[in-house]
Amino acid sequence: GCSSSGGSEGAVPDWARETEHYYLAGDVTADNVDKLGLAWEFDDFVVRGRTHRGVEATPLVVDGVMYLSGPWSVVYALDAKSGKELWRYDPQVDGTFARRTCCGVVNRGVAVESGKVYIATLDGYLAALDAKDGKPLWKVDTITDRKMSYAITGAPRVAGDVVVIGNGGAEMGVRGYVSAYDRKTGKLAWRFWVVPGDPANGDESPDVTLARQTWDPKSRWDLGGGGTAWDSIVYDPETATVFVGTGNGMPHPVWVRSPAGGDNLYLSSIVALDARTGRRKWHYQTTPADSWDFTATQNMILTDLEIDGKPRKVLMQAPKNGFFYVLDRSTGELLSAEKYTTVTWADRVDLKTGRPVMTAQGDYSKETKLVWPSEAGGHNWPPMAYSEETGLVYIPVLEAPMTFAVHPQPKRPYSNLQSSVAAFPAFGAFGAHEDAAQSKVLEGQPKPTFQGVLKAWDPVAGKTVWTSDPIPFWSGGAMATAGGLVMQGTADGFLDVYDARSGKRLRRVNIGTGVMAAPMTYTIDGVQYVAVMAGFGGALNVAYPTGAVAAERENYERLVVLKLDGAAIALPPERVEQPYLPAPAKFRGPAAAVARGAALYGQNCARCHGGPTGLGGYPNLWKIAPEVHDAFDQIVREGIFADAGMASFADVLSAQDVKDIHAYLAEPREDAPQRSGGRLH
Ligand SMILES: O=C(O)c1cc(C(=O)O)c2c(n1)C(=O)C(=O)c1cc(C(=O)O)[nH]c1-2
Ligand SMILES: [Ca+2]
Repeated sequence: GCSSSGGSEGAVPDWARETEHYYLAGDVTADNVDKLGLAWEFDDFVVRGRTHRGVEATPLVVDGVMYLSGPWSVVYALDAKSGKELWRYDPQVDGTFARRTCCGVVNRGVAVESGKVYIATLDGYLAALDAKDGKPLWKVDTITDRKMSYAITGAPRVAGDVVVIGNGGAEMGVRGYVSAYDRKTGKLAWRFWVVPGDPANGDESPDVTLARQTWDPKSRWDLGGGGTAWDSIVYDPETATVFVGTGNGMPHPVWVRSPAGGDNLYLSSIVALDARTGRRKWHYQTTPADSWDFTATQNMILTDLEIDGKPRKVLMQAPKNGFFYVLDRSTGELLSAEKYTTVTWADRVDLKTGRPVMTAQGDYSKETKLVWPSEAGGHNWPPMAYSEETGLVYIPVLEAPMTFAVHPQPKRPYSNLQSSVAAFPAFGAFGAHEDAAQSKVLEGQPKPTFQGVLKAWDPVAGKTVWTSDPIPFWSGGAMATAGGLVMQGTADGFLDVYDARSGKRLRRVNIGTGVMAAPMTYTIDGVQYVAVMAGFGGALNVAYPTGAVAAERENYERLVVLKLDGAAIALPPERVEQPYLPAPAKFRGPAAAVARGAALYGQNCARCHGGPTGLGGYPNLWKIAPEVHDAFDQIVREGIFADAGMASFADVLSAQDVKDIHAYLAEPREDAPQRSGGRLH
């Protein structure tokens, strides 16, 4: 077995090939999968009155105890046989950090090693807990500059004597890095900066100096450059190498970020680091000069493959940009790069140079373009899996293009959504970009879709072997088992079970809650259990689409554990529609104020709260109660709901601004919202 993979794990259990999301439990097979039923469920995730949020972690089971994390970086330890809670650790995350995330207050899991559980918190701390009782043994601040919008959603990774963690925030304006801490003491061992900083401050290492040669000296250093390692960090103990997947640039368009151009290393790259020193061994950049949020933070699988008759120790990744990469992980040599989904920004990857051959279609510097894949990627953070039995990789693929357009004047505080304005044509206009020229933009391009599929991919041949039927809207994390099965949760609330070889869908287990996280499986006392965390949200918390079960049933965090001959699974209650509540007339304003408020709402509020008819995980502001209207200014400028995730916006909104936003919300509407938004407890 190998070390450890994408996002959500960190220990090296003997029941799983960790980076592969391949599990050795094999009692559940095609012959008996129809008997899978409920073993137990745990749904007590809400801490201190905070609202329901997306769930993204893969649980870990060590010595009969299941360790997992939920929203707001809370850690839970449960008896893996009965589901009984043994302890929980609430790091009391600073609620204002919700504003610093692009995609919600999610957490992708813990690492477990030698009696310690490691958790990285949304507000930037790394803690080591005693696995017995959850008591913190040490806790360190990993953030170098708290004025920047850093936040952590990813899982830490144990790498020999250190534990490694990155951070997120490239959409908000940060400079990405990973830090390694001594496992026993929490002392900082090393730090690797993904992109150079302001040249006035000098370079931290020769690796930064090398990267600097690929940046315009007049880059937007004030905005941080991006390159955040927000998800996948894996470790190869054989060579003491840490592999880090790095994120997109900040601002998104390279011609704004680094006007004279250049590859902008180490953006959207796989970087191999010496676990003892943090120095770079090699790097491979998947998307030079990335302008599309094509992060390479997706999960990395370490395994052995036979290629051209030679055994190779490989690293495999399907980053957002739509190409599936196989690298020799000892040298960084590119072995293959083939399209695993529709790709229009590049024709192919030249194996000699390792570089993509770009198309005119990918260049949106002069005019709005439709580009495949979208900013959400051909594959996002939900882990792909590799079956040692079939030799196939199972990729949760997203099939959606996006129109990209440029906003000319980035300034702090800043969101990349202002520079490469997003519109998903097949989902409906999304955000501010509703272009009259949309039809022209779509002309001559593949017909837009907005769906997921599960693809079985032959990494040696570089080819798709089978593709599932379309899955509404999203594609959850995958797992492969020694029982010849592949399982994947869906946005419409099922755990789908496939025959790993043929792709035949054997079973849809109705969970009734949208699943994004990867399932896992383990055996205790001869019984195989299948565990999956359910709960829709993350980047999708802003708008639940038609077809997502979150639009039909109450969406809350659940851990559902199944076994053969288990019981029936109870579905969450159906959503109760709340009536449109016109705001008290005293908050209305003149037409000019309403228009101004609408623009300010679009810039500051819509990213979470969506539009008037929208339905998502955050409160719909057209449905707030009279007492919430009365407290509107205190909420927006004083931050009285900060603990629940609604930080103060006093730094960007004046009293008049808030009054105008309120006037916009108070306008009676013909298109009264049809459904309720997220609810407060
Ligand atoms: O560039 C970044 O720093 C960053 C961070 C994160 C994050 O921390 O969740 C996401 C992304 N980017 C991103 O591009 C993205 O598509 C995304 C989806 C999600 C999610 O949890 O659903 N997070 C993130
Ligand atoms: Ca990003």
